[in-house]
Amino acid sequence: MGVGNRFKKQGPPQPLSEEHFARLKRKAGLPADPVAEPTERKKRRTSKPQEPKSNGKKPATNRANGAKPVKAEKAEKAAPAPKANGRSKKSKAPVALEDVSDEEMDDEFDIGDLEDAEISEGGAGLKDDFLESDNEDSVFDSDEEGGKGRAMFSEDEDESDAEEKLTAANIAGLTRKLDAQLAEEAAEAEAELAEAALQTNIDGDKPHILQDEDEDDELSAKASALLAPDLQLLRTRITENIRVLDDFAKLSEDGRSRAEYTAQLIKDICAYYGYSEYLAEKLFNLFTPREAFAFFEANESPRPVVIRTNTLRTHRRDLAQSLINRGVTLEPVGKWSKVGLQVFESNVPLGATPEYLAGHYILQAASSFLPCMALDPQENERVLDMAAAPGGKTTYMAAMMKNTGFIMANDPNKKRAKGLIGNIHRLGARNVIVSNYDAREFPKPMGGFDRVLLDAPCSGTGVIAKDPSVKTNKTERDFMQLPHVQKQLLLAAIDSVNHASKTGGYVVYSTCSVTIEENESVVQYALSRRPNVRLVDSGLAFGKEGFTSFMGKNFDPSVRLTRRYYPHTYNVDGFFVAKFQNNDTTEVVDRTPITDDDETTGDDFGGWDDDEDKEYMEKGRRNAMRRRGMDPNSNDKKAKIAKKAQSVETAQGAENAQSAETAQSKKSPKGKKGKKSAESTETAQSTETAQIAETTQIAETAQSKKSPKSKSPKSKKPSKK
Ligand SMILES: C[S@@+](CC[C@H](N)C(=O)[O-])C[C@H]1O[C@@H](n2cnc3c(N)ncnc32)[C@H](O)[C@@H]1O
Repeated sequence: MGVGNRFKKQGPPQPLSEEHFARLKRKAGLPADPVAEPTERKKRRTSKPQEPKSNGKKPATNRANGAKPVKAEKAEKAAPAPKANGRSKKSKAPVALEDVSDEEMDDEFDIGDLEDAEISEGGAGLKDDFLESDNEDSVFDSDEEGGKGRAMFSEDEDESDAEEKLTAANIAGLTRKLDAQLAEEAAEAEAELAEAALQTNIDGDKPHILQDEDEDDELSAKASALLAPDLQLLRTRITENIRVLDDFAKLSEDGRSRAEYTAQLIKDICAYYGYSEYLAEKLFNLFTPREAFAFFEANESPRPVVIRTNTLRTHRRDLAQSLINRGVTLEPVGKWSKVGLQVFESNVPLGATPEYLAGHYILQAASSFLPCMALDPQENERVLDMAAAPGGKTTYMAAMMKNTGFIMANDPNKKRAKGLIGNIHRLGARNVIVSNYDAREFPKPMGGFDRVLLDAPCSGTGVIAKDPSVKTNKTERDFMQLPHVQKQLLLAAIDSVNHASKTGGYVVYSTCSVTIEENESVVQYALSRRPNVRLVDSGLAFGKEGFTSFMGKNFDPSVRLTRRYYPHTYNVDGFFVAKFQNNDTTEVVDRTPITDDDETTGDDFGGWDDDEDKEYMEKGRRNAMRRRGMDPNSNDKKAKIAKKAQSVETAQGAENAQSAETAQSKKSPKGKKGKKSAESTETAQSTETAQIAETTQIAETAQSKKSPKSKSPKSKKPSKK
């Protein structure tokens, strides 16, 4: 079936086999043809579920699983050549996207300019290096708990007879799907055979890819005459070129360099897939030539349609049952998510079902789940979603937090913010406040969050299948401007998190782009500018490691903790996720020695000015409070009340003290102090003092007698006794 994506799940990537459907049919009490089960599959089913393979390795194909349907396997043996089937795949959308409501399409699929850069997420089947389970797992979550025969919807649900009911209800749709799959595979096998036949003409020889100067090149001639290139010829040259680059020493022609072959390949990719040369080269450089080809191919076919169950309103099992009843063919997205459902076929518009209108689900690509899962917001926390519209992630986090705590969902684009508000209402998220700032202003409007999500505006190079305009409309300028904004936003995100949070202190940065400039470089910048944060494991079950070096540029080794997702490896949108923790628990202490003013002879800074210093300290205190999300004025009010109370006390104290003093001074005009005078003061207070001290004038006079120099108002201070 080549690099086909249609039936890959967004999780364990096994395609559905005939045997699988036969089993479902038997369960549903329908007649089923016996199907020879591949031996490897039998083995796998009895073996323990494997751990996810380490990321970074080239993921195994579905064939490696042994789960490939028999017919396709035969075809593959006959045609080992190029797997991809090019543009023919465009027609393979499992669900007609016209079914999706305009609003939802807007929400999830729009990629605009800098301000509008919509990073909608989509996703599909994950390859074998993620969660290995056999086909049964694609229907039943026989997962973590290890219970055999558990219902396919395992999330905190009762698991009674859900399996039977759902498989029976879904059987017709699944059978149709199988028929379509088989027909498709037959066609693909034929195409591959034809392609292989083409190749055998040159097999064994050194393929002639690069034209000599005096040679006529049909493709170049057509290109210069602005005629449509012969796509079949172009494709053959691409696959041959990749073959040469794979085994350059053996297959390259004499006197030709690798760079020449690569340049020709990029040129052909541009012509075949319609990319600007600038972008094609940028994307090509991320991979080996063969993998780059798979990436460009995958961008030609849509990712599977996925809906996310809104657990604030329903359970996944109940939602699935309702939609199946309406003629929707679906399956749980995979073991890695308890809320996703992959839709294969639908007789109804998914953006207009009663369940949709009641907020039981949202159309949300699988990759869009990942940043929320990485951030992992907890109940009762304070969370900031810095670039939130249209709210796919905000509402997911609200559900994860069970509508407790609070989420500040921010987006500066007012039009998009309306969509955000609409989704918040429809999905019943009650712990969300919407704001409208340029997020670079944070933490000024508010700070001190337990967790911050920055799903940054980006170029959208991961979602080309959704928005092919990216192929030509992104320029060098975009790849300078966008990273600049992304860096500013990430620093703002880090500064908005409360490092002392008892439960959190995390920031997740994500984009739906695969370029280094927008991902690893941004992360590296943040690490160098904010030494108080470090990268931590995202906790995501799958994904390739981030680059620690790229084209001569080295990044911090911890950047490998970031995760990359590609359409050709996991059948999800291209995506990037990085998780930071602000682990700065130590106060910043300025250890510069402070010397006495008098001793600093050359006091270039003019010594201390207590009043001025006070002003700065007050400013600092207010800023610190703001950063923690507290109202600096609240303390002012308290302070004022306390000050007032204190001054009242002080005044009273002063009055008493002065009266006492006055009395004393009358008794002992020389102002001698001592035990005796203290006693006499007490006595005096009760009698004469009360009358004498009634006028400040008298008190002052008395005091001036005692200390003639202190005639200033300060002399009203209580005298130290
Ligand atoms: C990838 S989209 C966000 C998608 C959203 N997180 C979701 O899951 O539905 C990026 C968002 O960034 C917003 N944006 C652009 N510039 C921004 C800025 N300076 N501050 C905050 N948000 C910005 C855009 O309006 C856009 O809605």
